[in-house]
Amino acid sequence: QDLPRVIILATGGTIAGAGASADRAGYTAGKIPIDDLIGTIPSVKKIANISGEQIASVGSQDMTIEIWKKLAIRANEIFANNEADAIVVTHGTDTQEETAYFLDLVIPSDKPVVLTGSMRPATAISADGPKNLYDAITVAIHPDTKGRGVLVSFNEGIYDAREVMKMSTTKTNAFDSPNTGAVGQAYDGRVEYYSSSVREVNPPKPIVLTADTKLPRVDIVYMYADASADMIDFLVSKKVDGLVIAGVGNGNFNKAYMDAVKRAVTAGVIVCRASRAPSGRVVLHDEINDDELGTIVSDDLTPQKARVLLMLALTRSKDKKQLQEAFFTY
Ligand SMILES: NC(=O)C[C@H](N)C(=O)O
Repeated sequence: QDLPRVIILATGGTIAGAGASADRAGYTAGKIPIDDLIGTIPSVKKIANISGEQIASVGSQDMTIEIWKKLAIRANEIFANNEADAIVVTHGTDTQEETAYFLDLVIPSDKPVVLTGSMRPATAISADGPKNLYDAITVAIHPDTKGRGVLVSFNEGIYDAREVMKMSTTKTNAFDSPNTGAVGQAYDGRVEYYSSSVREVNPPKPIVLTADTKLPRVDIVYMYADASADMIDFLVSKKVDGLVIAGVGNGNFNKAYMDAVKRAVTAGVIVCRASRAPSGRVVLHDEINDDELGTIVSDDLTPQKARVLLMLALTRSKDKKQLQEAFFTY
């Protein structure tokens, strides 16, 4: 009776995937309801009081801002009403890092929120979902997990939401944090931490999210050798609020992009330089003079996470100094 209370918010993904064959061929993500997934790990009843809620049933390539809002609002409600001691989110792996970072930025509670998923569908040989789900629950109820912000628990690794990235398209050790490595390990029902998040996990959050919050439109443009800047001009014509450039190296781009970025900035679009390189930071005023160009930098956030932060920060301010500060804070 005194067991910790965990609510699982399920969104679909391969962990809930089903197919006709024993491998991945032709499976569909998000088919199996959360109560059935909980049924695959009966021994979890000895360590926690578990209940599941189906928030969505999608492959995470179809994750939407609306589902993010639904998840976050329900998580904040659960903690505000003291309905649970911790939350586990089951989620596809393709965009898991974006959802994890989004939740990290909008859930002010210091209670644990742990995401997990799987690489093999539930119907495959050696499906990794049940073990990942069990581990995520052990992470969520561990006393040392409190105050660490949102985490991803996967293949026995524990990763900070801000740092984690999907590194493999098909392998079961799909996640890592290229800049920092894992913060801990879950194994044999045990949880050990090696380190903490590099950023303060609970600074005042960039925004207070409500059902009415409308997130501005921010898109990502990829840079490559001899790229034309048509995509940038097209997106500016679509009246985007922000653009993240997945630049080369230290957030660099060619002359065509440089001219198009100038046009975008003149049109009032906030342009953030990030990098397609998986690790390292994009620093101000290196080969590109951000003051002259009117750009900001992502620091060490990947383009997909820089987009999440820019969307949230833009709801609060359009001031470039403040937006840049957000990238150095969160
Ligand atoms: N392994 C997975 O979960 C991949 C799947 N496409 C998803 O993200 O939902």
